[in-house]
Amino acid sequence: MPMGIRLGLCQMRVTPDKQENLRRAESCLRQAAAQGANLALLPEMFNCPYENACFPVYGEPAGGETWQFLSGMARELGIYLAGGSVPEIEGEAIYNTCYLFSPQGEELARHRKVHLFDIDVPGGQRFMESDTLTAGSQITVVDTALGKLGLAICFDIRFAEFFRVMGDLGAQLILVPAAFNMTTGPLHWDLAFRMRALDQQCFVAGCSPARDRSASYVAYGHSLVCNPWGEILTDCGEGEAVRVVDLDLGDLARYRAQIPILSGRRTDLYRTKQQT
Ligand SMILES: NC(=O)CCC(=O)C(=O)O
Repeated sequence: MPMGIRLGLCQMRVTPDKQENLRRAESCLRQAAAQGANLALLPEMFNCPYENACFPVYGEPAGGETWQFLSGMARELGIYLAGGSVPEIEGEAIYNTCYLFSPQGEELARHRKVHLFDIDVPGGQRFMESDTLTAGSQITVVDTALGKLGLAICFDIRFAEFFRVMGDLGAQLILVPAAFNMTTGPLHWDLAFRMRALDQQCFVAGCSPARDRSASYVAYGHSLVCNPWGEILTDCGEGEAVRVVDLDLGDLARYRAQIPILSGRRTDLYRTKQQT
């Protein structure tokens, strides 16, 4: 029987100073742990401004300073830690990577953003992650003492089939470090998270940097947790915030019994590739 989850969302401000970002992350993680969190989530690119020019400069290999920091925080606080995402350097490639650590500080999983954020909205947001980043090629669902956790990063949220496969692999809570922007955030952020939770009848949590209007890329904020009914359990608003939320994985069976979305699928007519 998995233990209950108390998830801490750390909506921190990300600055141009990497050391300052690590200090801010540490302060948020300590606050979450002091409120009883046994799992914490940091934002996308929490140690680095969200800019293509910064990814190669702030990037580190796995095992580098930020990896050590995350592992050490998980171990010291005795929590599971989804360490937002960071630019991970491997050989010539840079990935947008989320590490998941156990309460003993071991790396349990490493999700490299699968769908790179390349959008060009006239008069709105333009960003081409593929100018500097390489896409990951794995789907990440990991069994823990808390339950089965899936990992996705920001733009990954838009791909329903990707979440379907994580659902098929048994994900009960999907953790999404993210940084939507001021063009798409107001329209699509809540909608995308609520829909992915409803599609899979599981919990989905997103953690964004706090909004900083002076940044070159202005993150939308509004870190949130959605339940299998598609409801938003908490919304962190725009500013810096640390929120803890209790999640009952028993809700999955309850909601799945009430509305048989998963069991009612007509897989004789349509199927996702990795369906079991
Ligand atoms: N960092 C990202 O992947 C941003 C995704 C986003 O803003 C979107 O609209 O999708």
